[in-house]
Amino acid sequence: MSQEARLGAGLQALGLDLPDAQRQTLLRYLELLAKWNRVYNLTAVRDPDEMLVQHLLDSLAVVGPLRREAGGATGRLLDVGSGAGLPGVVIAICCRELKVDCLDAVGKKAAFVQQVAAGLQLPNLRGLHDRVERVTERYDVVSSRAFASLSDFVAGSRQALAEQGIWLAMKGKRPEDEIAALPADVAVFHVEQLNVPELAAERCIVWMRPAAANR
Ligand SMILES: C[S@@+](CC[C@H](N)C(=O)[O-])C[C@H]1O[C@@H](n2cnc3c(N)ncnc32)[C@H](O)[C@@H]1O
Repeated sequence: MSQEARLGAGLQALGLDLPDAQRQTLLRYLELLAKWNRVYNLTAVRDPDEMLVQHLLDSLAVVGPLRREAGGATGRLLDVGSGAGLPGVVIAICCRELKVDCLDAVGKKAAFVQQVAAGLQLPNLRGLHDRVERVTERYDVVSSRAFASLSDFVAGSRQALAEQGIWLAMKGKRPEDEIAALPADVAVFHVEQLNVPELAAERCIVWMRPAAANR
């Protein structure tokens, strides 16, 4: 089956109705990732067919939940430790009303996301080169995938969360130990199981917010 057909089947399984232009943009992102990965070593996943599942479909699995939690997905999202833009670039392609900043401490990764934003004409996407602890702007949603423990993620990005903001942490199996280790002023308000098409592994989103906000 072609990548286009597999993407179509994956979107259907996820219940995501994306226009053809956005589907083509997702596939072009995958092409850029495969191309520049050979030069810049952006991700350990090298096979384009594996990239489709482990990067594209895996990231697409958060789009529906994000739209639901973030009021139609408007506002600003910071993707921490985004690497080659995962899941941030995929979110930016699917949610054009959301301004997405993909942050990484490694310059070549942030530069790649900048290149994607220009090449795929995504004015709502930026690649930022910095450490999360130094971010001073505020975001409605702060996300991460394969970045750090929940405790380190919230500790490092707390100052970047807007007053009513929420954290979205993509995880594999429900991380009971990490949830138990969270500080008392962080509330987990939902642990959401995900079914990633073609992926035989557990995935979930841990949704969190500052407990002090008392909402
Ligand atoms: C395992 S990679 C995950 C990349 C991507 N999110 C994904 O799922 O493919 C973790 C990334 O976090 C970045 N990183 C580590 N510490 C960081 C920090 N303090 N601030 C920003 N980025 C950081 C690393 O450079 C690396 O690209």
